[in-house]
Amino acid sequence: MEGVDHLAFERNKAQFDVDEMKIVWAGSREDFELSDRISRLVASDPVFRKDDRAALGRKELFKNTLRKAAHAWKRVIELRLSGEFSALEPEAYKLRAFVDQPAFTDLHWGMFVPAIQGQGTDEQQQKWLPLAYRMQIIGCYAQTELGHGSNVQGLETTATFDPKTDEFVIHSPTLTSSKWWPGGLGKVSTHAVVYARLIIDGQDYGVHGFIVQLRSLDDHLPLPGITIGDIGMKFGNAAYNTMDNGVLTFDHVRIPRNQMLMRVSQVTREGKYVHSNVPRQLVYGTMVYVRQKIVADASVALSRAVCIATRYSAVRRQFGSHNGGLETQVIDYKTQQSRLFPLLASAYAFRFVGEWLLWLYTDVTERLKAKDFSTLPEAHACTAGLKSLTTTATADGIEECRKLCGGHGYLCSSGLPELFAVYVPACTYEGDNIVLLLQVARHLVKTVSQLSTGNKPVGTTAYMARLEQLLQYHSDVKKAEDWLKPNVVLEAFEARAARMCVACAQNLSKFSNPEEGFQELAADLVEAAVAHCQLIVVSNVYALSLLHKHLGDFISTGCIDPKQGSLANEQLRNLYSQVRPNAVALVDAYNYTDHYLGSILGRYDGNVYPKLYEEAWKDPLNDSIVPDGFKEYIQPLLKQQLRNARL
Ligand SMILES: CCCCCCC/C=C/C(=O)SCCNC(=O)CCNC(=O)[C@H](O)C(C)(C)COP(=O)(O)OP(=O)(O)OC[C@H]1O[C@@H](n2cnc3c(N)ncnc32)[C@H](O)[C@@H]1OP(=O)(O)O
Ligand SMILES: Cc1cc2nc3c(=O)[nH]c(=O)nc-3n(C[C@H](O)[C@H](O)[C@H](O)COP(=O)(O)OP(=O)(O)OC[C@H]3O[C@@H](n4cnc5c(N)ncnc54)[C@H](O)[C@@H]3O)c2cc1C
Repeated sequence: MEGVDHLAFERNKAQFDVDEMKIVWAGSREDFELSDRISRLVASDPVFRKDDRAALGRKELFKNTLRKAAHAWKRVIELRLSGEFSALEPEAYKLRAFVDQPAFTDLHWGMFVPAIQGQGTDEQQQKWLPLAYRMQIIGCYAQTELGHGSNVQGLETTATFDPKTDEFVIHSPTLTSSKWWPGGLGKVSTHAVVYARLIIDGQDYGVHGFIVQLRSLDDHLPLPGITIGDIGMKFGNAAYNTMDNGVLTFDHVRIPRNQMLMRVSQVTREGKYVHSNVPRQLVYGTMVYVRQKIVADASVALSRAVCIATRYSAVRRQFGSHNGGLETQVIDYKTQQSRLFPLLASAYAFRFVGEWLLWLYTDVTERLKAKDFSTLPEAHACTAGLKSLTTTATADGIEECRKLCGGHGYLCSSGLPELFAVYVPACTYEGDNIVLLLQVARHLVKTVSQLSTGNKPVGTTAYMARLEQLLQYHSDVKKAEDWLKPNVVLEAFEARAARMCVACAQNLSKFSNPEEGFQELAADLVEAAVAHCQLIVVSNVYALSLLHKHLGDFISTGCIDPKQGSLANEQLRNLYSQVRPNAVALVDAYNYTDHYLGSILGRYDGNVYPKLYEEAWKDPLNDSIVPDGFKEYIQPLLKQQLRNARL
């Protein structure tokens, strides 16, 4: 029935104020009001319709993306969301987010602009940013090559300085040096920040960023020496295929010298390489910025899936009916709760961790401005590690939510297949998750090895200063409720992470060649890095389900004994019972519109079955009662069977 709230009985059970929780989730009343206003604005605009996406072919899908991006830009200007710089402001960012369709604009605003802001000199920023802010040029981030992604130092594209003309010559010397993957490159971008090896007078100075114009601003044709196109269909139907990930090769393309991004290092008119007194890793700054953003976005993707699965689990009933009464809501099954509620908790946990990481990132940015580089390794390790942890958990969590919705979860109209297909590359892009965890492991091993030299660990590794105590630690939990004390949980996580790191460091010391040891022990190092990153999450929020999931680590490192493990499990069950009456209200607090959720199973009103039934008839296959191809392929078969039967 239209207009009836089928989940009202669930909402009435809530034991907290949902409106207050909406503000907690949004960050502040102001943020809540902004999100609420912009999400409704997008939902009510027919151009931003998205329920037809699954049935569109690639070309239609892509054109539809261009139309939405152009319309979004028009709305930004009409609604005065835009002044000179305001396409970067929260309103415009939210508008793009609620349109919910990956597009070239993500890379323009998310990487091209930040690369110039972070690595360009003041002069370069003054020249390029106003053009980019007004979208008079559209840019992408061209780093990855066909043969090289994770290993940035292995990139092959060259930028050779020509002192005669005061230019760089950008060239792709091999097939494997073709730029491959950059979003927005394939069909849209007029410019790119291209990462290439700087060569001066035959000497290789390593990878640097260059602003390169790719297409004519008049007719959009590639400039001379440039070959460019889309790399082809990706996983999922609509999903990330709205994005023109591209391939690009250069044949001796010339750019003026002042288009090398020169905040970190410079090339003078005479061809002299000057490196400012700053760490060379600042060239990687855009990746650090985007990894932090990806962590903030993980809670959004996971909460969408959890919202769909929670509402549907309250609507769906299976078994347990007596005397013709109602069957049991599947959300009341303990197994459903033990799979769903930790994901609900994780979505909230990632929301708060995202806030904390933004604080850390802002802090390091301020310090960098004051030439204090001391917290850069910590910022790199935290952004890399949390990017890895949250995207892996979110991708797995979305898939689990699909399974939690049974068969209907597999329908595109559930919203879950597309959400998964769009989200899962986050485990790979902006740094493969394993490669990033190995970076965290290097940071941890270094921290442990420096303890003996009296170096005091800081930031998220500060707990290592209490190494002696953590190596002696054994949990004193005696009853299930003890696991409710945040300090008890935190200490167990600290001891487990410290012991796993120390074990790795000790095993590494047995190798005469440290690099060989690092390769050999990589799997253990990754596990130690995960334990450390989980500790960061736990120190920001409370997370007993993680302890249950990784019980093996806690018992094998001697932090807790099996009895204490089963007490943790008992306490978890108690917590699930406490969450149960609040579950629907906890996902309502995300304040997502039905448009944004894009899911019949997750509808706010819970009116699932009539809408699923209605939706099925909209499928193009149902345009005709007898399918195309009947006469050619089905009828002859049937006739043949008839003939055979007569024989
Ligand atoms: C919101 C926007 C929308 C998002 C859409 C997303 C679209 C996707 C875009 C992309 O994917 S862009 C391409 C992203 N590519 C990557 O992420 C590549 C991953 N690889 C790397 O980042 C690096 O190559 C590496 C794996 C970190 C290794 O780098 P390198 O070989 O140079 O370093 P090492 O020798 O291992 O380490 C040297 C030293 O530098 C430190 N370090 C490494 N990275 C950073 C960093 N980003 N910041 C600060 N410091 C860094 C590293 O820890 C080592 O330190 P020491 O041990 O020497 O102290
Ligand atoms: C949807 C999407 C969008 C993207 N957008 C952009 C973009 O806009 N701009 C851009 O420049 N790039 C972009 N990329 C590229 C992306 O950044 C790279 O794909 C990513 O960094 C991973 O690198 P790779 O592909 O080289 O993986 P590889 O490094 O080849 O990984 C393959 C396997 O090897 C393993 N491996 C690699 N090195 C090690 C190691 N040292 N130790 C142990 N295991 C290892 C990995 O864990 C993985 O299992 C995009 C990619 C995708 C999928």
